[in-house]
Amino acid sequence: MTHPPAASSRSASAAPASGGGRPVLRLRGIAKAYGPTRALGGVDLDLHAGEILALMGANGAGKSTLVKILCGLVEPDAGTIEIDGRRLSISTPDGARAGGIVAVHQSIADVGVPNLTVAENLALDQLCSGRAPLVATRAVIRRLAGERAARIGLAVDLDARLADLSLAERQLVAIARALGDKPRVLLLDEPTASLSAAEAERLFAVLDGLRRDGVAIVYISHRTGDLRRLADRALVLRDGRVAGAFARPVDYDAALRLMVGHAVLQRRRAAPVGAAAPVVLALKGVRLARSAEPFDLAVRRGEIVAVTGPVGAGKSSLAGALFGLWPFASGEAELDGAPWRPANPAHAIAGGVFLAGEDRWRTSFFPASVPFASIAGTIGFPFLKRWSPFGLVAERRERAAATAAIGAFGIKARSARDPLAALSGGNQQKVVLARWHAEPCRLLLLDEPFQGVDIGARDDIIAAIRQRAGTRATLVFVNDAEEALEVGDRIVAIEDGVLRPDTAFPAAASSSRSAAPSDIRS
Ligand SMILES: Nc1ncnc2c1ncn2[C@@H]1O[C@H](COP(=O)(O)OP(=O)(O)OP(=O)(O)O)[C@@H](O)[C@H]1O
Repeated sequence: MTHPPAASSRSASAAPASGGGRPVLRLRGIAKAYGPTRALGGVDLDLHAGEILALMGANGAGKSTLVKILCGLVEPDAGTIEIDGRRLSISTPDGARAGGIVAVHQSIADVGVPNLTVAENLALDQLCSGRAPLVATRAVIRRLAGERAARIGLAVDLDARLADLSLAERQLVAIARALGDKPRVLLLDEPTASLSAAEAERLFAVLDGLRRDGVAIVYISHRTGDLRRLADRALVLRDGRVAGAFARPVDYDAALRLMVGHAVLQRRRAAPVGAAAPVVLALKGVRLARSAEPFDLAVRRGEIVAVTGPVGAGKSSLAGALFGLWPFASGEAELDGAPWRPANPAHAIAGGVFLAGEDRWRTSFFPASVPFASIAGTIGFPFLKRWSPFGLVAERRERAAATAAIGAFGIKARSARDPLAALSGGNQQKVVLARWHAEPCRLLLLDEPFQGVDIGARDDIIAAIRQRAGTRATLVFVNDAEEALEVGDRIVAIEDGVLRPDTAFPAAASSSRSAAPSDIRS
């Protein structure tokens, strides 16, 4: 494959522009293969105190594997790791932490202890390392947890069970827990994937502070806006190898071109849906919580409405109610003019309403307890009855649907039988979305569909959503305003459980990731 011309700031190594001094972290020749898949093919990297390195790469390029090696979750096949010039052999997360390396992982589903409280999770590392007072009373745990929570302004009930928090809240808890260790090297893998702009900005302020304190940070994100705001330089991985290094000021257009292999196109949106199109979904006097104000909403056939607002505003609550996970506190939904009160997700699916949930491990990869669930099995699971009334033909249909999805969504996998656990995070997310592409529906609900998908893949996903949009109504729930602008024909704000119809406006006729709020026509 040929690469685009190199940017002037690109060099063959990852040496920092500022040069000077011994790196805090030095990697040489890090390699890792999973069976026949080469995840990393010999990566070199130098990281200095007080700098933030953007680690970029398309889905499956090897970024998470590198992070997992550095924090002791995966053992490399070859290569050396040095901290402050000393060779480090990392075989466990405790070993990494002792060497001053901590990470916040992209897949946080299994991070933390779900049945413990937020406070207990936050204090866990100190309690286990013997750095806490001998008798850990509730008050001691709350104090230790309170210190960690305060560092990032975490506004979560410390007595809540971790399992009861939303994905975004658990992401914030994971970040607060990692930062509590005052690391030398901090690795962040998609830390803002489910955060709103305000929460992300709070995190960035904390990272600015850590940079001033000399912490070396590796930051992985598919949100280029985050990288522009934070990173001092960038390293692009491609197929497990360093494809280029960019010094400050980073030329992100060139870095993205190098990453996805072609220019990132400006997106063109479809013509607005006219008032003649029939209303598919009508919400009338709906309350998401008893104390909230009621609101109305109408979504027409062919329309893609992006619902955006901060974490906890009620987006997942609205999506779940329409999918039969729980009822509205009050009010009515109508689908194609008839009352819509699904008793459970199976009824919703049978009635032509599909949801891709925010937390893929909890809501989409079921049965999540099947560790080797394949791409085909995951895509076919909701349609088992429809596809195989006598239990015979499902496997063939599943495989055909999964093979089509692998092509349409560019899922990086060897076959439809690959287990989900062998896919990179972004590719797992594409499977979640591909599932709901396999059958026609009346109402499609997508909750944070772009988590962890690279910028090239996001184009493909938006194209796939648009391709079928004309036959159904679509609601996309996103924290990120730029993503709302990219995907929505119309944007509706949600705040404190209330959709604000008076703030509903058509999205701009065309937009790119750099679209500013002033681009929105009201
Ligand atoms: N446990 C595993 N078993 C088999 N293959 C794996 C496993 N984990 C990762 N891989 C493969 O290794 C390659 C690199 O994956 P990795 O998760 O490091 O990519 P990534 O750059 O972090 O992608 P993303 O942006 O989607 O998170 C991919 O081809 C992936 O399918």
